[in-house]
This record gives sequence, structure tokens and C-alpha cells, in this order.
Amino acid sequence: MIRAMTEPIENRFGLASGVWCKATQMFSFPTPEHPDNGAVSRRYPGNEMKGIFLSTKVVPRHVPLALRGGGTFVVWLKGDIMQTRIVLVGSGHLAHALFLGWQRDGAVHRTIHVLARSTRLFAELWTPEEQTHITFDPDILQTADIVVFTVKPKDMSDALSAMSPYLNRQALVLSPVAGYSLEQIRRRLPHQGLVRFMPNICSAIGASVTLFTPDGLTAAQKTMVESLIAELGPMLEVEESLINPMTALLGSGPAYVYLFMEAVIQAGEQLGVDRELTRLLVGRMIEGSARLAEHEGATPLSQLIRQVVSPGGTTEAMLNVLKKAEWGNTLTGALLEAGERAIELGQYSA
Ligand SMILES: NC(=O)C1=CN([C@@H]2O[C@H](COP(=O)(O)OP(=O)(O)OC[C@H]3O[C@@H](n4cnc5c(N)ncnc54)[C@H](O)[C@@H]3O)[C@@H](O)[C@H]2O)C=CC1
Ligand SMILES: O=C(O)[C@@H]1CCC=N1
Repeated sequence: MIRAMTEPIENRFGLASGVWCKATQMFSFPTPEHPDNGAVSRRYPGNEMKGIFLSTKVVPRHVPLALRGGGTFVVWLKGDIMQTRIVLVGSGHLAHALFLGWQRDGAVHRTIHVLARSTRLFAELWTPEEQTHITFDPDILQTADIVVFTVKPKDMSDALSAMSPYLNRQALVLSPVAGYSLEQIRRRLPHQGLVRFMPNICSAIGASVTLFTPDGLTAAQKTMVESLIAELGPMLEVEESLINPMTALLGSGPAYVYLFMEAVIQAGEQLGVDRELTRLLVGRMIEGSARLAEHEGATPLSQLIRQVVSPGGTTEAMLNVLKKAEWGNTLTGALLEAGERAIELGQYSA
């Protein structure tokens, strides 16, 4: 009950009187509908209430209860005061995935605009309602709090140069651009807070695994960015040197997983199983296998494989073919190639 109620907002932050504070605090107090709310604060022992939180998610009649319960900071104010303005530069595949990820659960506390250059992919990617968020006017950047450059590496230098005159000093700039370093961005934007991050398209449903490296952010800005990235799924702050290799493994990741799934689906078809059914079930099997590997963190994967193999059975028949084709080596080689490419992309984009 508590999970369902709090998870969509548990990591979001609201800006009020220049102070950031955590939304979960709003649920630290029992209410008639949620008498066990205190459990939430116990789950987040590090939370501190530092100021007034403005939320459209909290039912106003709960506020007096919250105050009676000992909270001295909780104030119900209109949601439009706390709008965070995000602009995605570029209207392609990743822009759409981030748009969906950040629009989930209503996201009433922010506005998202998409600054496009062309109408390519419009009908394919963006619904008519979503297209109302798209603009071609760079003036939109002037009031942005967060600007995310979702353009191809080859277009990044031009895009940064073209957009920099419109950026306000406080705007944070996020870049998922493969190979493009913080140093390259810094040369064009000397004064902005920067974040290089590497999500994948699973951001659309909050299931990306995203790495990020901040540069020149205040503590409050960093907290805010972490909260935003956390909405896309699990995240990890890393040294920038990890971003290129992880672009190959994680940013490109869904592609090799889907290729793998497609091959399995084709085998299923030839074995007489319906495509859609295999897709659904194999997806769950991959999810379960990943969860078990995580649960058995200390167990080598080779040992987990051995747990599946019955001598002379189906798994052995399958593994023999894959080993003969050096399938594992092929995939490793492919990912090394992708890692090299990430470095090249940065060099080409100077
Ligand atoms: N697609 C993915 O799964 C991932 C992509 N990335 C990175 O995200 C970036 C975007 O990738 P995709 O969305 O796949 O590319 P895409 O080709 O689908 O979209 C790029 C968009 O940028 C627009 N654009 C280029 N210059 C512009 C400008 N000056 N102003 C406004 N719009 C401009 C293009 O019109 C296009 O809509 C790339 O740098 C890529 O390395 C990172 C992680 C995952
Ligand atoms: O293919 C690419 O270069 C980008 C980066 C990671 C996923 N797509």
C-alpha cells in the first residue's frame, strides 16, 4: 500500500524558498487513509526536512494532521509554483524515451519542451498530444532549468554553439551524447553546471540503468539531477572514464538483448510456438535469469550455467552449437568494437 503510494514520488524534489527537500517527508505522518505512514520515514532514515515542500500530490486535508504529528514545515501550496522546466534539444529516439520517462505519473511538477530541428520521425515517434510539447523556437531555452542535448555526436558541437547564447547561467546542461566528453562541452559552455549521463531507451518506462558524471554542480543542483535521473531507473555516479565503455554495454544494451530475443523467437516459431507468446515468456525468463544472477552474486555465472545443464539434455545440445560457433567470443568482440566506436565518435566531433 505504501509502496504504491510513495514510489512514483519518493525521490522527487521540490524547490521552495530556495531549499530542496524530499517528497517522502510528506508521508511521514499517519493519516486516516494511511495509518501506517510512519513506516515510510523509517524506510528513509537519511531524509531531512530542510524547508517547505510544495507538492500537488499531497491531499490538503492531511496537512493539519501532518503538523499535529510533529512536522513543522509542511505547507500546501499551488503546484504551479514549483514547475521545473526541462528542454530536450532534438526530437529523436532518445528524446522521446526521456520525454516519456519524465512524464510518467502525470509529472505535474514540471514542464517538458522539445526543441526540434526537423519533422523527421514526428509521426513515427510522437503522438499528436506529445507533439504539442515540440517547438522550433530556441527562445524556449531562456527559461529552462534543465537542458538535455539529445542530438547525434556529429551534431553536438554545432548544437552547443547555436544554443549557448540562449541559455541562462543557472540552467543545467545534460548530455547523453556518445563519446562526447565533459571537456568538449565545457569548452563551449564555460559557465554552466554540466552532467554527462548514459541512459538507454528503457528510460521510457523508468527501467534504464543510467550512469552519470556531474561537473561544476552545487550540492543542491546535484541532488536535483540525481532525483531526475533516478526517475529513469537505477542510476550510478561514476568517473567519466567509465561512460564510454558503458555506452557500449548499457546504452547500446537493449539492442543486443532484442537481437538475442529475436533469434529465440524465430527458433520458437520453427518449433511451433506463437511469436507473441514467446516474446512475452522469453522476456520474463531473461528478467528471472538476471534476478537470480544478482541474487547469487557470489556464484560464478559458469556455475549457474552448470546448474541448468543435464548431461545429454536440451541445454547441452544448445550450448554445443553455440560454443562451436564461438558465440560468446563474437559478442565480446562486438562490444569491444562498440567501445572503440564510442571513443572515435568523440574524436570525430572535436
Ligand atoms: N538511442 C539510444 O538508445 C541512445 C542514444 N544516446 C545518444 O543520444 C543522442 C541522440 O540519439 P538518438 O535519439 O538515437 O538520435 P536520433 O537521430 O534519433 O535523434 C537526433 C535528433 O537530433 C536532432 N537535432 C540535431 N541537431 C539539432 C539541433 N541543432 N537542434 C535541434 N535538434 C537537432 C535531429 O533532428 C534528431 O531529431 C546521440 O548522441 C546518442 O549517442 C545515448 C544513449 C542511448
Ligand atoms: O548507437 C549509438 O551510438 C547510441 C549510443 C548508445 C545507444 N545508441
